[in-house]
Amino acid sequence: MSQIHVRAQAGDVAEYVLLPGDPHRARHIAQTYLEDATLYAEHRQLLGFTGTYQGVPVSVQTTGMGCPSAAIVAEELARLGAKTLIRVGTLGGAAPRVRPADLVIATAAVPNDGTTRQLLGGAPYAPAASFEVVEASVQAARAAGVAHHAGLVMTEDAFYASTPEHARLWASRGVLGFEMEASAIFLVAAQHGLRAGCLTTCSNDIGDPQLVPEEVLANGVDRMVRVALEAVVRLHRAARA
Ligand SMILES: O=P(O)(O)O[C@H]1O[C@H](CO)[C@@H](O)[C@H]1O
Ligand SMILES: O=c1cc[nH]c(=O)[nH]1
Repeated sequence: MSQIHVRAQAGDVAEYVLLPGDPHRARHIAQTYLEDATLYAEHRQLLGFTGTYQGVPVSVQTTGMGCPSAAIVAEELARLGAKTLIRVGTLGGAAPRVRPADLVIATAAVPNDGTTRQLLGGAPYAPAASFEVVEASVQAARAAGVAHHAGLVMTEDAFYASTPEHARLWASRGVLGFEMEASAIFLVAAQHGLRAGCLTTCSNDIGDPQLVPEEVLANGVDRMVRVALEAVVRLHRAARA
């Protein structure tokens, strides 16, 4: 049955879904990396494509920006039969060691957002990536020789509320960077018994409106996407072994 926002039918969405926030990134991934990619939905700029990567069926589905939109998309993907959700996003660096265009593999997300608060009724909870997805992502990055950081990120609602002072405070608590969707994706996936992960590329320092130069960021995003797709292949093979 078609969903209200992700206007796809049962069977349109693969078990493995990459989740960029940006619809242009979704189209780029589908056109550059997937074979026989077809567009299954484009309602509200939530572009969704399904194709194959090294023979493995993979979808790429836009989440839009922020947890409210990401939670809707994750919920509807679960209803459409998705089993593993992997965000492929950008993040603002908080820890000084996270440099422009670096790959950050999230192990968990501090939920500084209203969506998970509402979903949890205020109960304390630690939205976390699935161990297998983190493991496969780290292994894929190592195999490809892609330098990476693996650790905590923070998910927030108010992009322009964060300052370099917040970045320093949260970095002192182990947070590598801030983004806007991971906590909701981790929680909604857990509520449905799905696996989830989150890979991000550092697009700027928190509080700095200057983005990494376009070409440098595009290369970082492509590195991240290749790692995410190789992680999918590893997860697929492990499921069949
Ligand atoms: O590049 P994406 O995946 O959209 O991710 C980041 O970029 C947006 C903010 O500029 C937020 O969605 C944030 O999470
Ligand atoms: O949420 C985000 C994403 C990228 N850059 C930021 O500063 N914040």
